[in-house]
Formats: sequence, C-alpha cells, structure tokens
Amino acid sequence: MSGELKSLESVLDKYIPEDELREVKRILYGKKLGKLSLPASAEALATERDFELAGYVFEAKPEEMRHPRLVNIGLIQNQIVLPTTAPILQQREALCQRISSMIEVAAQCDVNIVCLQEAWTMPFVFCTREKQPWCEFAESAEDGPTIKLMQELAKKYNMVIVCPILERDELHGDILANTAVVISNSGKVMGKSRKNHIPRTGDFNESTYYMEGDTGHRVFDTQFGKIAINICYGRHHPQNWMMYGINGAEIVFNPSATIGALSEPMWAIEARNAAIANSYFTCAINRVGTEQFPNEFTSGDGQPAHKDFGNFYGSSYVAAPDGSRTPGLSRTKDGLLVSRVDLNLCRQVKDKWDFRVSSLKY
Ligand SMILES: NC(=O)NCCC(=O)O
Repeated sequence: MSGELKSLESVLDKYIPEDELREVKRILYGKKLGKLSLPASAEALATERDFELAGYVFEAKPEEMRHPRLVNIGLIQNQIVLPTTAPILQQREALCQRISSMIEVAAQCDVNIVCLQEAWTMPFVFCTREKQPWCEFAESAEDGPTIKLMQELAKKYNMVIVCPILERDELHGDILANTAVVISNSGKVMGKSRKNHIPRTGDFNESTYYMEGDTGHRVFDTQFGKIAINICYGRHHPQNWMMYGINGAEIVFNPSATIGALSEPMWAIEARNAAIANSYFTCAINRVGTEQFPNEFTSGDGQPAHKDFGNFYGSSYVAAPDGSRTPGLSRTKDGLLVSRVDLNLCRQVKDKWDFRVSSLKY
C-alpha cells in the first residue's frame, strides 16, 4: 500500500461482495442509516472547494404525544492551510477563510448545529512543548477575533456553532485553556466548556500550556437541543461522558486531535460506546494531515527526535443511542458530515434498554 488508507469503509466496499457487505455493515455499524439528500449546489461547492461531503439520517419511531425533534448536525474536519512557519496571523486567517467556506456549505445543507475540531484555529503545536510563538494563537473565549467571526456566521446562518479554541483568559491571570465556545443561532456567546482531562502521554503532553479545566460538565440548552462538549482526551473517561448525560445532554461533541499510532483502534469504540451507555448522540471529530514543525522535539520514548507529529486520521463520525453510527469521513481529506437526527430516539432507547443515568436520589 502506498500512502495513507483513505478509509476503512473504502476497503470494505472494495473487497467484500455485496450481499455479505450488507451483513458485515449491519454487524459493524448497526441499523442501516438512510442517505440524507443534500442540495446539488452544496455538492458542487464541496467538490470545487475540495472537501468530502456526506449526509445520513438517524430515524426514530413516530410517537403520539411528541412531535419528532429533528436536528441537522454538521461536523467539520480539516487540515491546516499554511505551513507552521508562516506568520501566526496569516495561519489563522487562512484557517478562518477555509472554515467559513465549509460552514457556508453546511448552511446550504440546513445544518442547525455545527462543531469544529479541537483548537481548529491553529496547528496542534502542543507536541513541541515550545511556548512561542504558539501562545500567540490564544484568544478570548468571549470576544476574540475568531469568536467574533463565528458569531457573525452563526447569526447569518441561524446556526449554533461550537468553536474550540486555545483560550487566553485575560480576566483570570492570562491563563491558557483548551476551550470550546458555544455560540447560539442568534450569534450570542452562550458560554464555554474547558477540556477537563489533559493528556500527558508521549507527544501529547499539553500540560506545558494549560491544566485541567474548571467548567465541570456544562450542558447548553440551545434552540435545537441540549448539547455538551467533551474535548478530545476526555473521551477515554467513561465517568466524564456520564456526567454530561446526568446533566441532561442530548448531543455530546468530542472535538479532537489525535494520531493513528496512538489511538486509532480506540476511536470507533469510545464515542460510540458513550452514546450507548448514556442514551445520547455523540459526535467525534478529528483533524487530518501531518503537521511539520520548525524545531525537532522528542516523545520521551527513546526514539529519535522528529519534526512532525504523525498523521491525524480524521474519521469523524456520529453515533446514536441505539448503537448505530455513520461511516467515518475520510482519513486524509477535509470533510463535512451532515447527520439528521431525531432527538426522540434518546428517550426511546432509554425506555427500551433502561441504561438510565439520573441525578435523582431514590
Ligand atoms: N488532543 C488530545 O487530547 N489528544 C490526546 C490523544 C488522544 O486522546 O487520542
């Protein structure tokens, strides 16, 4: 094989005969999801802008007492645009342009809530353990430049935007945090959720920059449903997922940055298992590409120093409380995954399986 594998699904599709493939996919992915029909104009723009666009439908049973609660969720995965040696402002502006152009396509697909990848405004610099110039990417979670841009887009497209950034908290000693900002569809900053488990494993040692967040397990009651954000490394901790469920989340996003050599076999399991265990939808997002840094760094594992982090494998997906899931986006290419979910499925699955988490004391 030359180069990176495009996706697991592309290999299954290529080599497994059609009738067996259907059964293989049922066993691997759960009940078959419908394809979401997306506007031809959106498909054309995605092709022109060179990113993958895919759409799926998660259905729930009709109920007599409740209307369906349909929500279109968009997940965006991307590589950095400019080399890490370009001026910081140019790197950020190039990413802002790229993401704005992808959000425009999400709007054409009637996306209600979009979530971007972890620290999307920058390369994943934390492996270098160098503070400068990287700390210059940090911005205020309340009114930083990227937040203002996302506020404009949220209002323009009537879309909730979950915007994970490197935060600089100027009101509290200028500390840094790895933070997801939730912007309502009216363009208001609803609040923020900080990464609460910080990796200290190999190249992923982010504690040089920031420590465990102090925002607990916040749930944001948006117009389109109750959402929460469990940033990257938090997905390895079942109790973390559980707390968002106890606090009432219906959709939990997991914006991430992780590489194949470390976590890929776990990727398809953890967020999906959380969806099953907590009767909510989970959305796992990972960046793509290999990022080269100017100076060598070591991983503390006896191996030679190196300038890159390895390949971020994308593979973003959505999983439902009944265990069904979408195929992953590409392992190598930018992409937008649109999933239409019916939030009624959360309670339907609780009633069926009784995996309830509750804050009530009996
Ligand atoms: N960004 C981040 O927390 N990465 C840690 C590695 C992983 O959790 O796979």
